[in-house]
Amino acid sequence: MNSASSPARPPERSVKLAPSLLSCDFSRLGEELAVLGGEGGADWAHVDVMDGLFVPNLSFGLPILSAARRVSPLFMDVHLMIERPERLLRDFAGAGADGLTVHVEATAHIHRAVGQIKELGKRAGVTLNPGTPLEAVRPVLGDVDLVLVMSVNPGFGGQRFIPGSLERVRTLRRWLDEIGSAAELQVDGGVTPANARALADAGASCLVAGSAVYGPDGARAGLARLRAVLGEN
Ligand SMILES: O=C(CO)[C@H](O)[C@H](O)COP(=O)(O)O
Ligand SMILES: [Co+2]
Repeated sequence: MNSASSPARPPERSVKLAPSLLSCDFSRLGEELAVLGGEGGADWAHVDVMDGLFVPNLSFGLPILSAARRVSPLFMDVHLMIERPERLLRDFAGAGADGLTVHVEATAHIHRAVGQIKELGKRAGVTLNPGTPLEAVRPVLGDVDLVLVMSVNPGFGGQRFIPGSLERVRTLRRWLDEIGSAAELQVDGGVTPANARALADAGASCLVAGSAVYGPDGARAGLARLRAVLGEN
């Protein structure tokens, strides 16, 4: 079992990178996905779905996910920032999601939502806002394939990382290790080369990054900068 003071994961274990398509050029979605799927590309594509209710912003939904699925074999990691996600899990699974992550604040029945995702044959993820106590996800830690620590208040790309998130990653790493869970521990929001190494050392196994990947020199360069600090060039 890892303690908070020792490195939470063996250094040789690689960290997945999941660029958030929210920051890509939607007019060139196919090309953007080809870059992510090519050499020096991404492990997963992170798909941010916002409903204008759970979060104060709208992004995109089923047609964009279907289009991405048609042109890319990448793992589609769908982050549902929507109220009562149970209503739409089947539709997102049908549109090509490989993993579906739901917010614990968005449903009164998190066990049921996680069970439904698994029944659909998809990887089930649970996430929580920065202001939600970690205890809210503890009852389902043994049931999920992924736990996502939101390190910004969800709804927008390009926000600053909330520093207290690092300790939340450490705690969740410890809890997952204590129950022998191999679930992915993902972090989303304000991830940059300045904090990626610390997040990996805290026990994160998958980093989502939007604005840090889609800089002026393109996604491949952004991914290379993150891999460099992770020692995985
Ligand atoms: O879920 C999200 C926002 O709610 C996005 O995945 C996240 O903001 C990524 O963008 P950035 O790396 O620029 O913060
Ligand atoms: Co996201």
